[in-house]
Amino acid sequence: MEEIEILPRDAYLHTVYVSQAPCTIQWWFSTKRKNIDFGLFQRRAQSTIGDDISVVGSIGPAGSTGSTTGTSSGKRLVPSPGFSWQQSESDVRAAALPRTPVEVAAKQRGGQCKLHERNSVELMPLKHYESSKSTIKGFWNAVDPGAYVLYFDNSFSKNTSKRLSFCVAVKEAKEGNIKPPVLMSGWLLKKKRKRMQGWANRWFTIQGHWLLYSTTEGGVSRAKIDLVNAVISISKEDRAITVDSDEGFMQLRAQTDADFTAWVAALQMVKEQAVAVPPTIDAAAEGATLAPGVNSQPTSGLHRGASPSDAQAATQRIDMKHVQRVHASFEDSVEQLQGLFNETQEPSRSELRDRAMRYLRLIKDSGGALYALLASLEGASRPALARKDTTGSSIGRPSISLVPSHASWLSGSGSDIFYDTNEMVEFTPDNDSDVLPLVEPTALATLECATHSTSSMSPSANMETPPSRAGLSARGGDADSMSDSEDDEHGYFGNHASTGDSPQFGRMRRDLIRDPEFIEAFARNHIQAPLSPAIAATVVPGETYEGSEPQSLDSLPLVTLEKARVLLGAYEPRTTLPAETCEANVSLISILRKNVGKELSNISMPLVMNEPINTLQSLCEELMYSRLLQRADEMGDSLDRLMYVAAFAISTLSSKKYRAERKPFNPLLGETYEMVDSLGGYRFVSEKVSHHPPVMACYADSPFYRFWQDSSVKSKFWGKSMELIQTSNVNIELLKHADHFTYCKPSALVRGLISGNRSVDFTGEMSIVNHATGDTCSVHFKEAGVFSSSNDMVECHLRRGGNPQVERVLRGSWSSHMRFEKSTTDSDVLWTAVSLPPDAHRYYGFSYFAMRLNELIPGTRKDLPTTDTRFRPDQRAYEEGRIDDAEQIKQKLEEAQRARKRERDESGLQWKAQWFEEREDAQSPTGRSWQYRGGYWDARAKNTYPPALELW
Ligand SMILES: CC(C)CCC[C@@H](C)[C@H]1CC[C@H]2[C@@H]3CC=C4C[C@@H](O)CC[C@]4(C)[C@H]3CC[C@]12C
Repeated sequence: MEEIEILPRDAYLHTVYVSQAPCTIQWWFSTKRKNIDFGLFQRRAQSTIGDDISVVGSIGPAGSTGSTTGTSSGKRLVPSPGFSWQQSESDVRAAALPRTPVEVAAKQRGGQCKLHERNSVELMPLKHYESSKSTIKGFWNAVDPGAYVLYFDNSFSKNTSKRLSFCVAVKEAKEGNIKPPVLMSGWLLKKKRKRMQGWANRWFTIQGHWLLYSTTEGGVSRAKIDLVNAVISISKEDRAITVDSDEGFMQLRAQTDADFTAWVAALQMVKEQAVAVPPTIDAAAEGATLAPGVNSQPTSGLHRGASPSDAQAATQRIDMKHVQRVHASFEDSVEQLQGLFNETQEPSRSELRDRAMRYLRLIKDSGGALYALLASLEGASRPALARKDTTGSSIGRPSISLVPSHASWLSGSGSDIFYDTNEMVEFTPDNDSDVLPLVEPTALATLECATHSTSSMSPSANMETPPSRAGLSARGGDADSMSDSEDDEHGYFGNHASTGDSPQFGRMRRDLIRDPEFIEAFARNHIQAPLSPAIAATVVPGETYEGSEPQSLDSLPLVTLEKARVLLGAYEPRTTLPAETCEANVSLISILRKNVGKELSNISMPLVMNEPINTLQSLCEELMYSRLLQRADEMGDSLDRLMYVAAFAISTLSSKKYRAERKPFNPLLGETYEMVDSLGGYRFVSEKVSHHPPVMACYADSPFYRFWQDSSVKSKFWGKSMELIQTSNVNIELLKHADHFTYCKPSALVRGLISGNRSVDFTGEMSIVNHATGDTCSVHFKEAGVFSSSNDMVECHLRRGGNPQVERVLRGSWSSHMRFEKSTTDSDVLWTAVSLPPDAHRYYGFSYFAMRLNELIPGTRKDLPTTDTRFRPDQRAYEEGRIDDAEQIKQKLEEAQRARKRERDESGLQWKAQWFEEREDAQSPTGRSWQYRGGYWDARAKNTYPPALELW
């Protein structure tokens, strides 16, 4: 890595001489404090250093978003094992080009400075990059040999010099010319990722260390997987081969036993060769330079709220002493082994000895690389810890997991950490302006809820004075919003519910959405608007239910809601957790490796892998955007209702975005959880109804809808990823129209279990059906490509009644927003995710909503049954940061649970759930589902809970 100071009005040119083409030139750069322009040029003639120079391309205005010159491929390139550094390549010479007086003089001709050189060709025009915020990464596939100039331009700056750090690498484009030999090819069945779509026959080829497939023999490859880094699991009984790699996840099946054996043998061979021929990379030396977090700063990018490098650096603390000790003892043992092998003098064994030595060297190198990586991370984490996060949306990835090989950590660090020069257009904030104008996309969260609530808000409510005008444009700094509200004569909350969607209301709504202060206040529940106008109108006044007690309170959600509203009044829910995220210095590798192919629930995980809520509560978290259901119920057209239900179904997944690090607590059998959300206008109850397999059932109702599901999830570890497959339906009933919707939540693929960049991806198809009208909506989750992340893209196709024609299309992303595209120019935002609290990374990535889930509000203690999760002592201790206590209590509780099970087994008793029962259900994929038996809310109102087990 080089560091260079570029003076104001100056530029720095770095020339890379390519003698053997084709090849790929790769670069990474960042600047301290201010940003810089960057472009790529090629010198055609064999110009020598300091050659004559004349005008070519011009500098784009700062911040311009013009697309980059088309590269032969616009994809990101993850350093692969074949990757080699220019310094270690003999046939490629790269040298820093000293600035000649001619060039400097040229630069100094004021702001309109140009690259002067007759024989230069502009490959990538100069463009402004936010290089001080993150490391910019890019590449160019060079087809001709020659001199390539990386042009770092600071000539637009009048006073500020820039400190540039950069590195350049040249990678031979091996696959382009010499094709590695085909080891094996043939037909295999490949499981389609779309749910229940079965298996497709595909033509597979193993070429070198790559696995490729196509739909026809010799056809265009659909995917290319590097087998060296892939984890392959096999199952002989069903001839299944699972390939889990950084590039993709595939489940394959051979049609005959002979095929199966042949494929397994071929795969094994590739694996073995990969070990024998180590990847050509000087990882130990370069590791520190490339390691994430060394140069990168927190990103402020809208899409990429969290730069993993930053997040990691900010939250991980590596005990270097411990690392040193481990490394020393590791080296010690390797040396002893080497000595042992050296003593083997037998000539017949010499070949074996050589091989063993090669392996040992390889092991030692990886140890060194790992050590270098840890050291560099440690170095990077120190300053980062002190840095205050102001981006508001960046979320920590709290744990670090060690990674097993060069290859893994290289791809881990190469994939997500950097902004990409070649993909810059996608990430430039300006580009988002048409989608979500001023605030972070997530901040628009409660668009509907927020504005609904304000419409019913009395002028005397909490927020007496409207937020200042200045506040409106504070974050975005967009003049437009100012002028927009200029002619708003009605004052901030001048229009009440009755105005509905009048233009003024629309404007106010827009302004509110744009006002970060408003959004934050809303998210924190500082805005007092307990019930929507619709609820407010039908609310049962306090006396009614106290005076003449209705027969069954269970069927009257409003009563419970109103009671809670009165009881809690101005209670302010907490906005942080009692303790910050605990450290999790556990390496998952050892746990996971032993459990490939097993159920998640059967694997015992260290407590620190948990987040301080349990699965019963995370089911309730799915109701975070329940307003969408209320909205759906208000709609007259059935397709509108379906549309909002679809948006709701997708919104339930959004909270998983930054929560891939930890899993929820597993509740005890018989444990229950309730939530009376007077703000959201629903009540919710859930219970753990079966332990093996683990099943949680839940039921929520409101004056507008009913919502129930049982969460039975099958999970599998595949070595690098974990797959979670939902086996039951979610049910939603909209009361006004007697609609009944069902859908099955999509499968989740948790990737990066080992490399530490854990993420959740939803895959396949989800189909939402309204059984009352026959309307359907198919939701398609776009899978991430080989080089790109999918941006969590989702597309919905809505069809009316048995009509095969797609009538509506919704687009968006499951982690941030959904839109209904009415036409090419007009679209409605249906839902946007809330922006997370600014310190969310310190609190498990929780939203304000999630933080409330386990809050035990003193006044409600007596209303809760003893089985309520809020009383579970180990989870409470964990939440408060008393990890050791939590661990001890958890052991005790689980032992007691086992004892109860033994007792039941001995006396031949069956476990019976308290509030739910399993019934026949024609719509459920299994034919049965868990449904609410009723009675919980009655018992709660009268405080007559039936005697329950003492769980703790
Ligand atoms: C190895 C561990 C610690 C990694 C962290 C696991 C996290 C990311 C896992 C654990 C349990 C998982 C959830 C279990 C079940 C479902 C239902 C499914 O239809 C949608 C995904 C969803 C909601 C999963 C999302 C991811 C999840 C929250």
